Amino acid sequence: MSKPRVLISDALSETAVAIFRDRGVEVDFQPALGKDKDALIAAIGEYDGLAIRSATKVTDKVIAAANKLRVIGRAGIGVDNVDIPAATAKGIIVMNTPFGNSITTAEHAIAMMFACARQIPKADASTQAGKWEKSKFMGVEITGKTLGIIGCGNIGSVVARRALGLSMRVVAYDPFLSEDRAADLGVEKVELDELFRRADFITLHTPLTDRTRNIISADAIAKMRDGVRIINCARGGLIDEQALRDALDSGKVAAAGVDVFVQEPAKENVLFGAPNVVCTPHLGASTMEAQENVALQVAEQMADYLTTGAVTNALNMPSISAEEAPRLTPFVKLAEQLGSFAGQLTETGVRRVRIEYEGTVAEMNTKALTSAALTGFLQPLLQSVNMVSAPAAAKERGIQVEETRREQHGAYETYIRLTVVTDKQERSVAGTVFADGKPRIIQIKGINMEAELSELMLYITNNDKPGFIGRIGTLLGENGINIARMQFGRDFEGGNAIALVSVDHKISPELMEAINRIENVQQVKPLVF
Ligand SMILES: NC(=O)C1=CN([C@@H]2O[C@H](COP(=O)(O)OP(=O)(O)OC[C@H]3O[C@@H](n4cnc5c(N)ncnc54)[C@H](O)[C@@H]3O)[C@@H](O)[C@H]2O)C=CC1
Ligand SMILES: O=C(O)C(=O)COP(=O)(O)O
Repeated sequence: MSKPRVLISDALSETAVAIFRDRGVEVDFQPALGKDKDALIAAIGEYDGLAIRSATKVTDKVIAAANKLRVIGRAGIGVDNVDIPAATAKGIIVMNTPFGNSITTAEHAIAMMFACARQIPKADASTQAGKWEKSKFMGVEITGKTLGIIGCGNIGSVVARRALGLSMRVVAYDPFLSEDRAADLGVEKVELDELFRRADFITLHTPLTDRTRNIISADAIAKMRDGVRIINCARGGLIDEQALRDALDSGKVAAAGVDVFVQEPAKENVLFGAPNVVCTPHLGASTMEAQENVALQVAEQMADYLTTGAVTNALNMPSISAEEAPRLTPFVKLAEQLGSFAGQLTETGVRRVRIEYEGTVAEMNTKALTSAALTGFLQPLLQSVNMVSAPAAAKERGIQVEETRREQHGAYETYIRLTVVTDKQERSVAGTVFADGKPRIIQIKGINMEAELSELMLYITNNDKPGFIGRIGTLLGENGINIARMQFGRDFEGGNAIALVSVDHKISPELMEAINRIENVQQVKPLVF
């Protein structure tokens, strides 16, 4: 098999290149390519993986051209430059490195706070210009001042600890911050308006979402203390830049430290030239240490996924650790085969798919297994669906997915049962993995039978009457179709029976009709695995 290929289209540390190569992944290091959207679209079709920072915009157009792509790895935290729904729909995993640059970014926010408190950049420029304007640059202390943190996750928490160490008071607004966590950190959890009312300094550490866009608006600024100082090392778009400019001009906001902008690269911006604004070009994560961390981590994660199927820190797929990947693989195959079996037999409107896990499999990563089962189930309907896109594709089609897990009850140490509920009926199929690692079907529609699935099969339901087996054998034989295996099951003598026939050749529609006409046959379907 040829090696997977990864494109690095952003300025990652070269550590990533070495790790990809060490792990058996081919890599093209083109750190400027991400800034040229047409060149990226032209190139992307060749690659299984794309490693990026914030300069590469992975739009729906890039994804549409990415015909081989399986993973996008963000060497950093924010993924607002990736169209995740488009990636998910195409079955591409999006992963990030959620901790590698948090300390570095928190330190930049603290540096910005000092820069704003003491006007360091301006004082530097004036001094080096030979002006010695000592009286012009009067600053403020930060000791005893109140810092308002908006978004108290990984980075916000590091900022909080540093600020407390600097003898500040810290209040935080974050709807997902628990009282316990706030108490552990030593911060006071408050509502947003209270934060605006009390804070001398405000620092932003939320992702950019529909809820956080323009969280610092003209209205918000009006609620703040006169002379407040605002720091944004999270994302452009959290602040209404024009409103901040007006407030800096009027003196309502005494200073602002801005690392991120609505439009990046920010070659022009309404904030440039405002009084007491300190700007940096999205440097939050730019330290030697952080860049080594994120490059190493993203390369390891992407290489693991491309070579072993292990999934870490994916935003659109449950994690599968490198340790569990080998144990999970036969069950992924089983779940996919059960899904495919049910999917090929389902013709009418599907309402619900129920997946039961019993015994040891119930303790495995059932989220991943459910994704595999849905993949198999949807594959007969949709051309390209995989474990990343299947849950979203099922949801889009209004298919409810139920998952239950329980300890071993019956004869099998472990099994998975998949039930499809359609407008007309319920049909279930169950299977297990034996010690040989091969998946087996153990029950269809409540009828016990043990069968391996092979590439070409016939699924036949019939009345349990003498003569059927002889007739089907003869008919297939007369038509030159070799039977590799044949398994039977029935509910009771003379009741409903099922036959699963593995054949070596494809069966023509005419022969299907002939089988259908055999006495006592209820239905026959070709299956492909
Ligand atoms: N300037 C730079 O170079 C860097 C910027 N960042 C940015 O920093 C931001 C935060 O990163 P992390 O702390 O790692 O993320 P995180 O996910 O650990 O924390 C984000 C916090 O924001 C909170 N939050 C979400 N919606 C909110 C809302 N409406 N109001 C208040 N809080 C809300 C969440 O509950 C969470 O606790 C991200 O946007 C990331 O892109 C990250 C690294 C470098
Ligand atoms: O990790 C993040 O969210 C960042 O914003 C860092 O961006 P960068 O990798 O420096 O382009």
